[in-house]
Amino acid sequence: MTPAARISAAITVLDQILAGSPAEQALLRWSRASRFAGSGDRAALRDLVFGALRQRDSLAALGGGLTGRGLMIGHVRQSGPSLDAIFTGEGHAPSPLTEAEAAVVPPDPLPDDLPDWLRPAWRQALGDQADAVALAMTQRAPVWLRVNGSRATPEQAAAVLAADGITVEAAPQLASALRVVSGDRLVARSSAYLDGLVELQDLSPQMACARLSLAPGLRVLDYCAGGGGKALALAARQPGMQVSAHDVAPARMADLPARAARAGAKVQIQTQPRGTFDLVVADVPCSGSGTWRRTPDAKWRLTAAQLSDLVALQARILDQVAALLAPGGLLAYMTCSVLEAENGDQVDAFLSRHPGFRRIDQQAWTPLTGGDGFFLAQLRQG
Ligand SMILES: C[S@@+](CC[C@H](N)C(=O)[O-])C[C@H]1O[C@@H](n2cnc3c(N)ncnc32)[C@H](O)[C@@H]1O
Repeated sequence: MTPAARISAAITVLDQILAGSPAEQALLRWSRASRFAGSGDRAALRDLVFGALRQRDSLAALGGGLTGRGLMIGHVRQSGPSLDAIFTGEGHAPSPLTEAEAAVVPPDPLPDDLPDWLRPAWRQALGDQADAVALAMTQRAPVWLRVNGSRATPEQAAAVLAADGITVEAAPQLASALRVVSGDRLVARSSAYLDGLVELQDLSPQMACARLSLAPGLRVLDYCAGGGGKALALAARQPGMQVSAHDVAPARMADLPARAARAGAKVQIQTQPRGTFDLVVADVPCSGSGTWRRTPDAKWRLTAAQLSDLVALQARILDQVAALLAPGGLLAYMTCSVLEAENGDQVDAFLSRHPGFRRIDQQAWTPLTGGDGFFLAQLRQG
């Protein structure tokens, strides 16, 4: 496909997303209907669509309207080449600009690409970093790997990745983390990944897991395990523990046994957690506001009502897990959100309902430190 044909395809897909279709579904529908497109075209289209959603409001302002066409005019105005080279109307290219489109005068400054209703909470949570974090959310997220220390050192993992065409660099923040510099689309097929030397995991949750004190024999429960990212990260750090995983929707843990086998880790699935635990990780469902670089359509779909439902669900989950802790046990509350309602305020409310717990550590990360927005509070019972 020519660059102009890719822009035409992005206009079609973006119009579907703006009409309410989830981004992944709209991209899949386009791929199925466009058998002529190669993997390079599909990847380029994905980049165009996700890039436009990250900067939805500023590109709409640059392009003269919140439509697929407006967003792509904004994108070409921002990044080039020239509008005349793309909007030619020839072949599969989009039609030439109208007089009104050509005469657009964008506002200065451009919009900050935050939903209006959320801006006050964003500013309250992030203070003088609010603008910088909003800007960071308009950029593509790096791909991070976690080196499985029981299989390889970071240097060994980097060498095996290099043989598969993937270049990585060490993270200054954490010895076991590698940032993918090139070849990110090859990771899931690489031998380093298939042999369990590395796992895909963002830097911030890796840093959160690294803050937890572990010891052989510890009974650990990952209560909202999903694909098991936290359970696997902890099992890799301290192989002598008894690690269990639970999720209210057990189907979400379907990949966990295969991931654990790849990593050589032992994780027991518990559909109904029994007994008590020394460490319970509650990586609760949240707005995902820390990960909007990866899921930019979620930024525009979230509503105030959904956020308050999530806050209520998080509080219920915290109350459930409080009962699963052994005396003196540790509750590690995690979200991939930057919003106070889901983070510090949620923990304050928990502590006022459960005076037997005390906060021993609290840490928040934003894209300004390299990974996604993420939050950890460690709450000790007794
Ligand atoms: C943020 S995701 C977890 C991601 C996962 N820990 C990982 O690292 O890949 C939240 C998970 O919580 C689960 N969940 C939602 N409500 C729950 C509840 N009441 N009890 C346990 N798990 C719940 C969801 O099914 C979802 O898989």
